[in-house]
Amino acid sequence: MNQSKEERILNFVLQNAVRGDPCSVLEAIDKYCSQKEWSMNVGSEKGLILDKVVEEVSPSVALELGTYCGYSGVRIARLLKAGARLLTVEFNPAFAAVAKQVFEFAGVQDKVKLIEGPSDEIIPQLKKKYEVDTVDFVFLDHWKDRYKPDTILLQECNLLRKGSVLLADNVIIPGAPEFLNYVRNNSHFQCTNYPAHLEYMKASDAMEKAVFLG
Ligand SMILES: Cc1ccc(Cc2cc(O)c(O)c(C(=O)NC/C=C/[C@H]3O[C@@H](n4cnc5c(N)ncnc54)[C@H](O)[C@@H]3O)c2)cc1
Ligand SMILES: [Mg+2]
Repeated sequence: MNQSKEERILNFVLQNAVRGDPCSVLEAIDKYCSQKEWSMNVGSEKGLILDKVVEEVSPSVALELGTYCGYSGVRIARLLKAGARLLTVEFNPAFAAVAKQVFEFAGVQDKVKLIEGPSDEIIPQLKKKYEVDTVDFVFLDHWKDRYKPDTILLQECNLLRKGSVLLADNVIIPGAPEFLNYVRNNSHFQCTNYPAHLEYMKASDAMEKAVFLG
């Protein structure tokens, strides 16, 4: 049975990165996906925007929707202060298995809780089952038509507090028009757009930051 693209990415990391060195893992994935096989990791250009926002927020509890191979999870976890944690949600078991190994190789597994399941099922469980009070930072990078419903669900579950920061990938390509409309025309959110490019490509993309005002 031949390997999946995600398994090829994992093998490239295992053979080319340095165990326990998160930056080398990010470099290996970016190298493989820019030179061998394109893949939907946030990438290094938008990754720097992600880094900046995570450092600004310095979250105690971060949430990621759409783990995929774990690239952005490593990006976020490597910047977390002592005692802070990242909860990352992935419903594809094959992708979750790859991400788990990527987190372990990068040495960030103690800061990351990978939760397998669909976001609409997991979000309502965060308070009781995962002992979350509120989330300080949310990275949205899953199916783009889930950005808006999950943002509403986070509010309904009282998981956002005054100052909670949402950062959404791909608001141009593939695009998340309903989400953009929702947060930009909602007095409870203060929005900022960060123009960039689609990972490993020349096409324009952007990230949107939406700060919850309570
Ligand atoms: C036309 C076209 C195609 C692709 C691109 C390029 C491009 C560039 C990008 O940066 C992209 O993020 C994407 C993109 O489609 N991302 C979707 C990412 C999903 C991951 O999240 C998982 N997941 C999806 N919904 C859920 C959910 N509810 N609960 C839990 N996990 C979920 C999936 O299992 C995947 O692990 C695409 C540009 C244009
Ligand atoms: Mg993306």
